[in-house]
This record gives sequence, structure tokens and C-alpha cells, in this order.
Amino acid sequence: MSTVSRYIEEHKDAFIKRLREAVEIPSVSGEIKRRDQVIRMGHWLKSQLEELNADVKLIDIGTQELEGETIPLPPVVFAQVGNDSNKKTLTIYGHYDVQPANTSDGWDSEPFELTIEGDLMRGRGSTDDKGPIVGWLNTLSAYKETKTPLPVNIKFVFEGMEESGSEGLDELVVKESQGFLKGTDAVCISDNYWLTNRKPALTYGLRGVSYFEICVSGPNADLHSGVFGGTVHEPMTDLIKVMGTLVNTDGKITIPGLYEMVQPLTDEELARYKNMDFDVKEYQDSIASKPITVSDDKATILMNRMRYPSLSLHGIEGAFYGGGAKTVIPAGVKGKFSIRTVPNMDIQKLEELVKKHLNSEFAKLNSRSNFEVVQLSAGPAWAADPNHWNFRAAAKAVKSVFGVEPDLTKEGGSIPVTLTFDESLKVNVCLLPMGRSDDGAHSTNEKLNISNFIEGTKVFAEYLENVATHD
Ligand SMILES: C[C@H](N)C(=O)N[C@@H](Cc1c[nH]cn1)C(=O)O
Ligand SMILES: [Zn+2]
Ligand SMILES: [Zn+2]
Repeated sequence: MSTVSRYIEEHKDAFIKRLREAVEIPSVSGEIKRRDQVIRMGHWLKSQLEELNADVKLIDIGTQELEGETIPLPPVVFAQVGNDSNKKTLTIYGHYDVQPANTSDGWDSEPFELTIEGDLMRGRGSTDDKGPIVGWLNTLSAYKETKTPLPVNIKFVFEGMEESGSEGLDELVVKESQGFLKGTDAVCISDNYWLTNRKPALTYGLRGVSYFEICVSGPNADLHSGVFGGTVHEPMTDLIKVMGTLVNTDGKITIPGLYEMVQPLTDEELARYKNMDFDVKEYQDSIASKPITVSDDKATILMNRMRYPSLSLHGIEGAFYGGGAKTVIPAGVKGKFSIRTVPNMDIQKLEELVKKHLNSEFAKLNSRSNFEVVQLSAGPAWAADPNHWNFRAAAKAVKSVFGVEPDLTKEGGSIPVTLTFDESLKVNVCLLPMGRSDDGAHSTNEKLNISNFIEGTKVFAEYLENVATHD
């Protein structure tokens, strides 16, 4: 074992303490009331990186309109360690914002406290994405404290808006491709998960995500359903009708023209999915106490997640949702849904198809409500060459730490800026996940295994060494 890996092994407690501090900052980018916490998290990262001898800048990327308010966007953290023209330069991306979390959602412990049970560390952001970014800080600590020279120059890009569509980041990355990011030889992102709970993975594809809001309104204020029910067009009724025309219960999207943009399946591709190391039962058991997948077939499940689009309905703003039996007619409601997109899908054309379909479905209702469809954010799918030296360097690191070859996967989720790094820096991007498939990112009781955290940090260190020597 190298000196750096031994240091990582021996400093588990200090490394977990650093993650605990990060999880305790409720940096939820989607909630106005917590924007100050997201900004606080950016400053926490700055001071951590400065202690590790990095050159750090907090980049102000302007403001955002959210729920009728203008609020500051959290800063993008740029940090640089090393500037040796004889060494390769790696850009490492991560995000320090998290999804919302409330105890009342069904958490077994406080979401913004790191709770440890055996090998599990539970807390919002533990796997997505604070565990991995703290893993990088810990890697720097191990090099610094063992006085081992870093084998590569590193440029960190940590953003605070990923869970809300990465607003403002694409423009900054494009601009800085000729500035701070100039000279990057490869990019590494640790912000997704292994395909299984048993075997590490490297990921060479991501689905895109286009997020929409259907706004339906009518009355000036909420109405008494006994007094007004049956006499007015109700926004909630209209919304439910049109939302119900987007997708079938088996997951097939019902927007005309959408599947015409998806590449046809080849025999060779189908065979690849059939041969992947994936256990349907393990997957089903990790989701619910009985199978709830739309199919029991391995290849179908994998393809539905990796190579076909999907549409999910997320929520209705303005609707009554509490306990009890409030008899209200909501005055205005906003239905939220998103579409995960795959390579070849033109996201501008998708927006047109979605709007055309919803407007035509609403017209069929003959309703006098006000109706509008808004696209809140959109980022396309991405795919990379998994035979590039960047992937080989990562695969060798995984093999040396875990003793197995990593799975080669495509991820169902999205990391909007990945394609921008790829296209504007014109370098290979490798996704090197730290967490397992059952980590529950975005869900209640999100966790990261301590073993993944510590072994994953060793992988990061080994990967840096391999990047220096691979061509
Ligand atoms: C895969 C990554 N860890 C992640 O969770 N990404 C989000 C990105 C997002 C959220 N809204 C818009 N983009 C995701 O896939 O939902
Ligand atoms: Zn993430
Ligand atoms: Zn996420």
C-alpha cells in the first residue's frame, strides 16, 4: 500500500468529521430560504481548500429569479493546486448543493446530521455529492500530510446549483475554457453511483434532463368548493387531465413524435445489455418490499434506465397536500414534470413537441382557465469514449484498490455541465462514482458506506498517479 493510501486508511475519523461538517450545512439550492446556506457552503469549501494550500477564488455568477424574487446565485468555487508545465492538468468537478430534505418526508434521523450505523453514514448529500467532494479534499490532505508531491496539477470546479439545473455554469465554463480551465488534459466527475452494490463502475454516458412546469390558474383566490364547486372551471381538474396525457403507467411517453428522435436499438447493443452484470432481484429488493418494476427482464430494465427517455411527474405547486380534509378549490396550480433525454434527441425540438402536445390536450377540455407551459431548464445527454487513457487510468485505480475490473455503465441521471466540459475543453470526461446503487440519492435516508468513502478516496489518489503516467 502506498504512503498516501495508508494515510487515508489511518485517518478515517478525521475524514468522516470533515464530511459531517459538510452535511450539517443545509445547502438546498431549490429553496429560497436556504440560499444563504448554499452560499455558506461555498465559503466553507473555500476555507477547506485554502488550508490544503489551494489557490481559491469564489466566482460570482449573478442572480436568479425564483418564485418572483431575485436572489444571488451561489458562487462557483475555482481552486488550483499545482502549476507545473511538466505535469498533466486534471479538472475535477463536483457540486456542493443538495436536494431538499425534511424529517417529515420519512427520514429515520435528522437529514442534516451525519448519523453513523455500522458501515453506513446517513445524511442529505452524503453520497450526492458531498461525500465525493469531501473525498477529493481528503485526497489533498493525504498528499499534503505525507509530503507526497501531487503527480498532476488539479483545477477544481465546485458549483452550488447542480440540483437546480446548473444555472449560470455553462456560460462560465465556456468563457473560462480560455482562462482558468485552459490547459486541462482531462476531466473527472464523481457524482453518480455504481450500477450494483457489489462492484465499482466507470460511467461513459448520462441522460439529459428537460424540466417543465404547467401553470393553470383561474380564480383570484382559493374558493370554497361547496359554494363554487360545479360553477367554475377548476385549475386542478384541468391540470390533472393534461398531466395524465404525458405518460402511460408502464413508463411509455405519450407525446407524439418523441420516440422518432430516439436511435433504433441494434442487435449488438441489445446483446450488451443482456450480458451486463446486473441482478434484477437485488435491484427490485432495493426499491420496495415487492417487485414494482415495469418489467422483470434485465435488459429491459437496463435499457429503460440507460438508453431510452423517461418522463416523471414530480409534484403540484399550489395544491392542497396536508393531512385532514380541506375543502378548497386551489386558485392556481403548477404541475412539475421532467423528461430524461438520450443521445440524438434535439432538446429544442423536444420543447416544441411538449408544448404543442399539452396545448392541444388543454384545448380539448374547452376550459376557461388560463394555461401556460414553461420549460424551466434543459440540458442534453452526453456520451464519451471509454477507451481513452483517462478511463484506463481510472480503471487501473479501481482494480488496484478493489481488486476487480469496474463495470462500464451509462447513468440514468443527469449532470448538465458534463457536455459543456466535453465540448468547450475538447477533452475526455470520465465519471468515477464513489457511492453504491442503493445509496438513495434524492430520497429519504440517503447514505454513503464508510468503506466506499475510504476506498473511493484511495481510488482518487491512485487515479491521480495513473493520469500522470497514462497516454
Ligand atoms: C446524477 C447527479 N448526481 C444528479 O443527481 N443530478 C441531477 C441533476 C438535475 C436536477 N435537476 C436538474 N438536473 C438529476 O439527475 O436529477
Ligand atoms: Zn449529484
Ligand atoms: Zn442529485
